[in-house]
Amino acid sequence: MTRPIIVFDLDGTLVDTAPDLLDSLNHSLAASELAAVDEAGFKRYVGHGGRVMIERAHAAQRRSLAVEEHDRLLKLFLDHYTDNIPGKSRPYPGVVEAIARFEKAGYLLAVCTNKYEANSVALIEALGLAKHFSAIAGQDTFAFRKPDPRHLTETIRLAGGDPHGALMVGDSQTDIDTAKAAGIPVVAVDFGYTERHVREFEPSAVISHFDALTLDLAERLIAAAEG
Ligand SMILES: O=C(O)COP(=O)(O)O
Ligand SMILES: [Mg+2]
Repeated sequence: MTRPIIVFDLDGTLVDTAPDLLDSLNHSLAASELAAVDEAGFKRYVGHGGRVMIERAHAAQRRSLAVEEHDRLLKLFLDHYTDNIPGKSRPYPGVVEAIARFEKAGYLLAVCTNKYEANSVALIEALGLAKHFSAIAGQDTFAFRKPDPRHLTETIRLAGGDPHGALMVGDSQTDIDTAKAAGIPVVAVDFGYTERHVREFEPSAVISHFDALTLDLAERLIAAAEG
């Protein structure tokens, strides 16, 4: 039988990247004389990668953004972010223990994120966690990205898993919509980056700490999805 698999979102789920993403976003916005974004703004703009964050910050400040300027600011954002990895970013409490728990139980582990793949791999490597993941798929790994369910199902295939024995863990509506569209159960963490409470998006379960992501919960959700 194929090993069961848990696929994690990255920003706001496995790793608290907000301080660094916000620093890099504001670094790039300053180059086009936009006001700095605060934490509340960040939660509205994050979820679809750097390009969308820059676009949403401009729209919120009623500033137009030509393609060349967008490209220039994205490069500033990415260069600044890459140069500072891992910065202040750290795994959330209980992540390391949860990884060990599921690995010991024979689960495959993977990451499906709307960050760029190179930044995702660099961050996970810098935090010493890369060896645990059979696949790390970013927004540019395939020709589609979350909320397209194929981003999740192809990540599972890349890791050697089967969508029928899979669980997603995420922090946003995007993650929950993606998993539901793929027919995969989804646990939402309630400490990530979303303006509205994740419960409103009706995930299979909500947790407030990784200690609550037990083997029993994972097994139950996977079994229930298979009906
Ligand atoms: O960085 C983003 O915009 C989203 O990243 P995530 O998919 O890992 O939450
Ligand atoms: Mg996230």
